[in-house]
Amino acid sequence: MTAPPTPGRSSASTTRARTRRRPSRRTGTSARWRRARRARPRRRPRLSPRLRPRPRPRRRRSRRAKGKGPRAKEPRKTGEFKVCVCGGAGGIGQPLCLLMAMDPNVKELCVFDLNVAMVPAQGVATDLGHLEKKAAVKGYVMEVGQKPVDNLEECLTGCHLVLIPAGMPRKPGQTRDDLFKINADIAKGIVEACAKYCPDAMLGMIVNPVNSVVPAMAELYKKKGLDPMKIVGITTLDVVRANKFVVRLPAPPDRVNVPVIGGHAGTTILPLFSQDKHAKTIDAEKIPDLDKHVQDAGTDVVNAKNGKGSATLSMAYAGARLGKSVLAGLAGQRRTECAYCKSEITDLPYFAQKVVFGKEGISKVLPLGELNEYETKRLEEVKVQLKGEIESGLKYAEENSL
Ligand SMILES: NC(=O)c1ccc[n+]([C@@H]2O[C@H](COP(=O)([O-])OP(=O)(O)OC[C@H]3O[C@@H](n4cnc5c(N)ncnc54)[C@H](O)[C@@H]3O)[C@@H](O)[C@H]2O)c1
Ligand SMILES: O=C(O)C[C@H](O)C(=O)O
Repeated sequence: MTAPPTPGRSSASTTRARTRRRPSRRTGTSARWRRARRARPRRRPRLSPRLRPRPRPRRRRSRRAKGKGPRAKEPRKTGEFKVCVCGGAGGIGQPLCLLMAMDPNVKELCVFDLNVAMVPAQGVATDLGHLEKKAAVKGYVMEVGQKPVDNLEECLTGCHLVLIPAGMPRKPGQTRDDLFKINADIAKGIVEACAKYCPDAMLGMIVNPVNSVVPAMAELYKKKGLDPMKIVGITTLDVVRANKFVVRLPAPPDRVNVPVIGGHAGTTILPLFSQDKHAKTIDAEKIPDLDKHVQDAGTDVVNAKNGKGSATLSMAYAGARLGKSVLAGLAGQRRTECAYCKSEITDLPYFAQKVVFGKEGISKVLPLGELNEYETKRLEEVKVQLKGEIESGLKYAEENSL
């Protein structure tokens, strides 16, 4: 007789013996057999080849993990740009300076304002200078009545981007157009200094009325032999608002990107809801109200602030979005935004359109894309109002020079 299997011993023959010699119910199981059974390695049931688990594929190490490929190089280099915010101690200026000082592409930030600003520009600069960010922040103050061109050499020289919220905000009952004369003169003083000290910088005009101030300043630049495409009107707040207002859809706000074209006042603001994959699912009958909501949003803030100014915080957010896109472009990472500038995509010479920011500023103007029936009709309305507002700007440029 073969000896009962000994726990721990595992030759092929004993294993075979173990499986064969299971005592029958009748004879009962011996304690030794039970012990041996517990100790023996469990056999896996034989599976048909079809059901057998496939060997796990070896996980490929990415080029990055292997230390190869473009992404394995050092982290992307950030820009070393100089930025100035003119009107930097104002309602928009202060939060805009904060957001720009946090941009890793900013090496130097200049805060420029008048001596009558609600806070001295040096105070804003000292405050922001304590952020644990790379930007060095400096303040520049000018007395009311002085000329920026006589005072801003150090502030503007070497600037890559100048953001201009300097100017009067409107009060309830006023239109943006009502601000034209006073704000165009303020803008002209600053643009003249930019033409002299940083003619290659991109200029982002926030000051209202954007629809007229931008054509006026760009044509003055052209008259001076400079590139009018360096001057862009910041209409990003309209895009931000359109995105926010469609957010009731099941999509996070930063996944919505509604292009807004035309201009930045009343009916000239044309959101293209049909061009966003979430917004285009909205019922057609809801679009006119949504469109009007975006058009009137600035006035809603003016009324809600009840004579104490217009949008400042959301504008700073929007201005910084545009400003950061310009800097990203200059650093070689192209960004597409809507902006109001010289244009050839409609019969109007200035238009808020989709532009690509690259190493030289605006590197490309993109086509309008497909417009649905409602948007096509609205575009005609846009053109009527915008044409007149552009003409005011062109007239200003004819009557003035830098
Ligand atoms: N483009 C947009 O979407 C948009 C949105 C909101 C507001 N705005 C416009 O932005 C402008 C500023 O609005 P705000 O709420 O910041 O006004 P604000 O009065 O709070 O600030 C304006 C600042 O500009 C300064 N300033 C005036 N003249 C100057 C000059 N010659 N040089 C330097 N600084 C000068 C003032 O001292 C003040 O600090 C307004 O014209 C407003 O209509 C535009
Ligand atoms: O409405 C204004 O006067 C400010 C700005 O243009 C806005 O749209 O909020």
